Order: sequence, then structure tokens, then C-alpha cells
Amino acid sequence: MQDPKVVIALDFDVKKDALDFVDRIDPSQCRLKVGKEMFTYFGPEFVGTLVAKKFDVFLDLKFHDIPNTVAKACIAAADLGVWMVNVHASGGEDMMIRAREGLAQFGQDKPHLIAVTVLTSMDQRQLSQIGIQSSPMEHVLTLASLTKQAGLDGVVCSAQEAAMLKETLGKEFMLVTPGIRPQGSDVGDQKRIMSPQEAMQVGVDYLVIGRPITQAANPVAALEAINASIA
Ligand SMILES: O=C(O)c1cc(=O)[nH]c(=O)n1[C@@H]1O[C@H](COP(=O)(O)O)[C@@H](O)[C@H]1O
Repeated sequence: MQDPKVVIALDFDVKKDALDFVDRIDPSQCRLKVGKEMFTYFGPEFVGTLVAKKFDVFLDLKFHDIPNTVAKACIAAADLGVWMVNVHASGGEDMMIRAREGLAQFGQDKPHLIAVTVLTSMDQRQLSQIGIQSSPMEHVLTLASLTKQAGLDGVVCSAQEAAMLKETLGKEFMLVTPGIRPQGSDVGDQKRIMSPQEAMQVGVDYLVIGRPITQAANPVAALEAINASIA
């Protein structure tokens, strides 16, 4: 498969379980995301193991700090050879610009740099609790527009905002969407969800999928079924 669309959120808490799973799949079937849990447990060495196995790795640490700190953290991520790294768009334009400038030294080898807009676990009620009165859709557009203005490659958003963002910010601006739930799977803590097929139809570039694959009785079969459904 060329350019696999599924990015598996490898949220295992036992390294051996993660590696047993990884050894049963192939880099042509999916990309892998390492997030805060696995990175905190197993560190950069674990990321290096996946890179050495030729997987494209999305290092999802959602950096959000002063511009200098975030730029240096992005450089450290690029040093690991990852395919994609992310920051929080709410860290502001200066922070995003510094992150982008920090990665420029890696030339053609630099990872994709994207920014998280509104977490897919958030809905209108939770946004208003943190003082944001706009709808999730409006706030995603505000943060995604700022991200584009800062020159980043794209955003993390929910697939529910994808059609609107592709229309407004153009086809080239990359959309990476968690909150993907195949029919019948547990929604869990996600609020703004969509199925893999629907997400592909509205123009999403990459689908981030964790528990529907990793917690399935047979994770390899679950991945194959999702890939077949979007082929
Ligand atoms: O940046 C992310 O990857 C992310 C952003 C977001 O808005 N929502 C979100 O769920 N994620 C991550 O995407 C993954 C989703 O996993 P599942 O809900 O298990 O499919 C988790 O690893 C989250 O940390």
C-alpha cells in the first residue's frame, strides 16, 4: 500500500505488548504514533526502535511552552528521525514560527510539523468552561488559520471539521484526525468522532486510531479491516 492513511496510536503500557504487535504488522500497512504515555515510560529509545524498523513515527507530545523551549523540543524530536511532530496551536503564532524555523536546519529530512487545534475529546460545554464561547468548529477554524499563517504543514482536528477546513484553507493543508471510530466501537472519552470511511470521504489526510485497534481481540485483524474499508 502506498502512503498508508492509518496512524496507529500505539498507546500500550507494556513495551513487549507494543513490540509484539509491531512485529506482526508492516510499515506499508500503517504509520505509528507514540504519545505521552509510551514516551514517558519508554523514552526516545523506543521511538528509535520503531524508526529502525522503518515505520513512519508521529511523535505526539503536543508541545506547548515558550517559543525557545518548543523550538528546541522540536529539534530534539527531529533528531530522533520521526516523520511528524506536533505542538498546540494555542501556544500562539510566535511559538509555532519558532518551531518551524528550528526544524529548517533538517532540510528535506525535517518532520512534518502540525498543530493541535481543539482536542477531539472536547465539546461546546468544555470549551466554554475554559472561557471560549465560540463553537468547536469556529475555534478550530481560528486556530487552524493561525497555524497556516505561521507556515506549519497542517493541523490535528476532528474529521467533523475537515470539509470546512479543506474548503477554507486549501487541499494542501494537512489534516490529521483522531476521534476515529469504526461503526460499533466504543467511543470512550472522544466527543467529536467519525468513522474511517466517512473521514476519508471528507478529505482527511491521516486517520489516527488507537483503542479500536490496540484494544481489539485481534489488533492485526482490526487494522486489516479498517484498511479494507477505506481502500
Ligand atoms: O494529537 C493527537 O494525536 C490527539 C489529538 C486530539 O485532539 N485527540 C486525540 O485523541 N489525540 C490522540 O489520538 C489518540 C486517539 O486514540 P483513540 O481514542 O484510542 O483512538 C490518542 O493517542 C490521543 O492522545
